[in-house]
Amino acid sequence: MKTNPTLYQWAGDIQTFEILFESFYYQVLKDNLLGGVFKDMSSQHIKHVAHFVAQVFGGPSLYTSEDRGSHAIMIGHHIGKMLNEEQRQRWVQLLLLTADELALKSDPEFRSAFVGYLEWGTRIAVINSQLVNNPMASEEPMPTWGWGETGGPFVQGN
Ligand code: HEM
Repeated sequence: MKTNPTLYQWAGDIQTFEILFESFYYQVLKDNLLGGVFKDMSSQHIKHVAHFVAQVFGGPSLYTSEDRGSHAIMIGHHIGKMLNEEQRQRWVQLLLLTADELALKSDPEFRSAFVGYLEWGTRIAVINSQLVNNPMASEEPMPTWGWGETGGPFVQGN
């Protein structure tokens, strides 16, 4: 029987994710729509986002162990930020451009799963950024993302 690698394994290793997000945020800081949003980001931000996405894609649990994060903590970083659709689209667009520049795996299946996750994750970030309080319980597990379908419509708190 065929056993698929995780998205993380297929993409490479932790350096693949760290380099992707380092290059991405280098572009973000120069961007007219996003530069201001991220100008005060913490010194750990880039590493944390890389670790978060790597873990969601089936990689090592660095975000929840080494970085002491959780899904609720990640959500909490977006609460009240009042992000908008234009910023969200630019975020996705710049990340996909960076992925191409760095020759991230570009097979249709991987990119479909990758784009699917970015569409899901960024839309959740924008929705949560309009809230005053974090809707997610601290014990909620990290999301996971694989090669397949989303599994149902949006429910607040997922
Ligand atoms: C898949 C989509 C996304 C993921 C996985 C993600 C992940 C994260 C994580 C893990 C943090 C916490 C970083 C830390 O611990 O320092 C964070 C913070 C933040 N994110 Fe996101 N994010 C996403 C989408 C977005 C989008 C689309 C925007 C804006 C357009 C955004 C804006 C921010 C901001 C402003 C912070 C706080 C930065 C700081 O003050 O350090 N995020 N994000």
